Amino acid sequence: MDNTQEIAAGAAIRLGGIAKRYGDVRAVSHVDLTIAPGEVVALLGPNGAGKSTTVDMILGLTTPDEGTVSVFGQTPADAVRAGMIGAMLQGGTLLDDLTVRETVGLVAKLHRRPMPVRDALRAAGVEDIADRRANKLSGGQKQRVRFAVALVSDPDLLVLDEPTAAMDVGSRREFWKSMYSFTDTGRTVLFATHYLEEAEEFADRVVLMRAGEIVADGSVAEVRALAGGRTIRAVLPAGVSDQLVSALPAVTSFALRGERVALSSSDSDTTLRALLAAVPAVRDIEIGAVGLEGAFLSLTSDETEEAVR
Ligand SMILES: Nc1ncnc2c1ncn2[C@@H]1O[C@H](COP(=O)(O)OP(=O)(O)OP(=O)(O)O)[C@@H](O)[C@H]1O
Repeated sequence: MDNTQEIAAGAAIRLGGIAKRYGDVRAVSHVDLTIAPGEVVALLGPNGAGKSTTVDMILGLTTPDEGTVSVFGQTPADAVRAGMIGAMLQGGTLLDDLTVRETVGLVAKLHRRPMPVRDALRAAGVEDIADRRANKLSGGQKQRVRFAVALVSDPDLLVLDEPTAAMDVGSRREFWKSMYSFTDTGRTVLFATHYLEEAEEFADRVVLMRAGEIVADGSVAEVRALAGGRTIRAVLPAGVSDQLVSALPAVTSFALRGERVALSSSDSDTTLRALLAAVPAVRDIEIGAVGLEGAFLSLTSDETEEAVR
């Protein structure tokens, strides 16, 4: 076994230079990613960044044009067959005429070593609606049933594409509570999300995609730091132009609305000195740490493409 194969065998997920095109669209471009067993990883990115395409390749639903995908050292198809992967996809269909218990039971029968159906129902928080038919469920309840379906094979890896998309705040909290008990047992989770606070609160590691590529990869704190670490907010006198703000040193992104400016800076001392020199009448200055949202906007905007490479 050479070194690359050894890493692939030890990893939960290993993507080696994967690329996927749809006609003229480069959905994913040469993505390398290794996820260790036990990691909880958030895949973040704006619409069209390539998250779902990446997830589909990990699940073997799409094959990459280039590169390799392995899951616990196996092909996605073999890993799925062995019940190692549980997946929850956007809008996966449920059979209307089956009850929740029947649905989860049916999926359990497809697997060699399923967990007891009752345990999957409990873990996903759908025990109380186990006898209801799928066509009588709300959007958030359906999502939780999909979660039970993903869990019932007792997988080592859960792959979730925007799992809480249809849930209200309360259901989302319940969902993550169930997830905590799953990851407590050392299992691996990869979830795609638009909710930055979910990544911030829940993931050990954040992988940020933009236009088919990974633009940042690290802990929440590291990704924040990559974006420059500080925001400056201030009130400017009337007439200060976008050009003046964008020309300030170390600015990675900014928004100027009326007299209010909010900008991210990779060196807030330098930016602030230049701002005071250029606009002495600036007032109400506040400096803060960039949240994950600031990092997200800064790292996924067109202007900063070069800054993060
Ligand atoms: N089956 C397909 N046929 C053609 N183009 C596709 C197909 N699937 C995805 N794409 C394109 O590939 C790019 C990446 O899409 P993808 O769905 O992977 O992004 P995403 O990050 O999951 O976006 P979202 O957050 O909106 O779900 C987009 O430009 C999309 O339009």
